[in-house]
Amino acid sequence: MAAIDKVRIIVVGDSGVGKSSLTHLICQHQPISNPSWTIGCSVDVKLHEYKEGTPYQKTYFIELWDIGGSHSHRNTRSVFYNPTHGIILVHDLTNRKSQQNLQKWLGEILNRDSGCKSRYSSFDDFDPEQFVGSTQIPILVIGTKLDLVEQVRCHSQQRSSTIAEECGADEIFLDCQQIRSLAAGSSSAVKLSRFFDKVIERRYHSRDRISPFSDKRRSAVASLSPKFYHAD
Ligand SMILES: Nc1nc2c(ncn2[C@@H]2O[C@H](COP(=O)(O)OP(=O)(O)OP(=O)(O)O)[C@@H](O)[C@H]2O)c(=O)[nH]1
Ligand SMILES: [Mg+2]
Repeated sequence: MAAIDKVRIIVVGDSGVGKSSLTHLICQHQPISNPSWTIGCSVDVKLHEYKEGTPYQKTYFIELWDIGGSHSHRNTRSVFYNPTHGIILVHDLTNRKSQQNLQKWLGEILNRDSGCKSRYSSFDDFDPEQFVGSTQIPILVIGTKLDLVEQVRCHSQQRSSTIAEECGADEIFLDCQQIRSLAAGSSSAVKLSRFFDKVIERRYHSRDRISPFSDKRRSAVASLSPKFYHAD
C-alpha cells in the first residue's frame, strides 16, 4: 500500500484559550473533559479526504501540533515550528487580549529559525499581511468558548479589523465542549475542511509549492537542533 502523505499544521495561541480542547475535538470527534496544561507540544493526527467527492479525492494525514501557550516556553518552542504547512490561530472569545496576542504568535513563527534572539524586540508593530505575503502559509483563525459569550456575532461584526481580515483567513467561532460544533455539513466543519484542502494544495499540488525553508535555513536549523528537526 502506498504511504499516505502528510501535512503539519501548528495550533498556537495563549495558554488556556482551548487549543488542546479544539485539537481533541477535531481529531477524536469528542470533547475532552479536563485537559491539562500542555508542556512543550502534543501531536494529534487525523485522516482527511482532500477534495472529497471529486475525481481528485485523496487521503492525507493531518498532523496537528498543539503547542503549549505558556509564556515561559516562548524561547524554546520554536523547535516545533519547522516545517509548518498551515497555522491555526486560536483565541478565547471571552478574552480580547488573547485575540490581540495572535499577532505576536505570528511574529514568533516568522522568527522561528532565529531562536530566542528575535529579529523584532517587540511584535506590536508586526504586520500580519507581511507574514502572509512572505510565507504563503495558509492560516485559519478560531475563536473558542462561544458558549460563554452572548451576541458574539454582533460583537465581532462591529470590529473594524480582526487578524483574520488582515490575513485574509477564514474564521470559526465554536464551543470546544460540544461535538455538534463541528458536525458534518455545518459551516464550521466545511470551513475547517476547506482549510485542510488549502494546506494540502499548497504543500503538494501548487506550482509554487510551500518550501517551509530555503535550503540555507534548512541546513542551519538542522545543524542547530538535529534532534528536533523533522524532514519530510
Ligand atoms: N466553556 C468552554 N470552555 C472551554 C472551551 N474550550 C476550552 N475550554 C476550557 O478552557 C480550559 C483551557 O483549555 P485547554 O484546551 O487546556 O487550553 P490550551 O490552549 O490547550 O492551554 P495550554 O495547554 O496551557 O496552552 C479548560 O478548562 C477547557 O475545558 C469552550 O469552547 N467553552
Ligand atoms: Mg494545551
